[in-house]
Amino acid sequence: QDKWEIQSTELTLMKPLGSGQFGVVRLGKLQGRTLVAVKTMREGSMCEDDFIQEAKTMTKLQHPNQVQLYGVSFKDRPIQIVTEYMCNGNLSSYLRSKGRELADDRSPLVDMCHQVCCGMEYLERNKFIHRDLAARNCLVGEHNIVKVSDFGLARYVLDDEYTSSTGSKFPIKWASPEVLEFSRFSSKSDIWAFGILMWEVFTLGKTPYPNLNTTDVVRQVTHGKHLDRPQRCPHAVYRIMKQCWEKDPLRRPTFKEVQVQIEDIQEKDYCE
Ligand SMILES: Cn1cc(-c2ccnc(-n3ncc4cc(C(C)(C)C)cc(F)c4c3=O)c2CO)cc(Nc2ccncn2)c1=O
Repeated sequence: QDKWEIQSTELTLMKPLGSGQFGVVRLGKLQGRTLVAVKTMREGSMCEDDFIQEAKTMTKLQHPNQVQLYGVSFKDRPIQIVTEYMCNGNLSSYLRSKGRELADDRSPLVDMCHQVCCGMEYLERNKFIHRDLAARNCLVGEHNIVKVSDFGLARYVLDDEYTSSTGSKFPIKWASPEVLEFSRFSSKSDIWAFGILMWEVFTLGKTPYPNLNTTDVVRQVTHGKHLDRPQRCPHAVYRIMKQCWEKDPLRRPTFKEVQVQIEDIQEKDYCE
């Protein structure tokens, strides 16, 4: 039996961590030792067979800024997805609750963006598309460690409200023009979403395009109107966001290029 296949008998379930797209996620223990997060799939929420095929490849994606997929228990239903545990929950809630402490010296905010960028550069290098990058889909561990989570799972969601670009759960505010118009996902639509994530970080977890409804957001985005610079965001950082929001996907930077630009800002220990 491959390492990535986990027997349900190896899992001890503990407190719930919240409910995600596929059902309840709990804190758990693997072989009575390693703290893990366990997603117990809600019936009919996921295209399970397709996911199980892909899971083996996904366990091979390993990076310090990726939430590690340890394996899947699928011999008995419901299937359970077992991942690394991140003690401080999702980045969006973390920014809203702890953002004040981070905002005094802006370097923690730049550092969080850098960590997500490194995790995404690794995915880009492996030709893997996230499809739903946003602060809510990143997780925070100890010492402001940030990791990208649930990458690629969007392909297995069965809820049309989420998968259809006109559905009520579709992440419109993180979608690039070509995703809105043609559902064309790529690393170039991931870098667009990364620009939105940077805006979330520098607004300490605000929702993008505040008080705009879906139609207005689609109109703005397709007409090339961008989010304004957040007040605590340095101009050098805002210039990176605007590169990610180029209408033409080919004119957007790679995650590698953005990673280098962020590192340049960190080295110069930018001062406005
Ligand atoms: C690994 N992990 C997962 C979670 C956790 C809990 C509930 N829902 C989720 N989510 N959140 C989002 C999510 C999104 C998707 C898309 C396909 C991309 C739409 C698919 C999912 F399956 C999930 C999921 O399961 C997560 C994220 O997978 C929380 C953790 N930690 C804490 C710590 C303290 N308080 C709360 N959570 C943790 O360490």
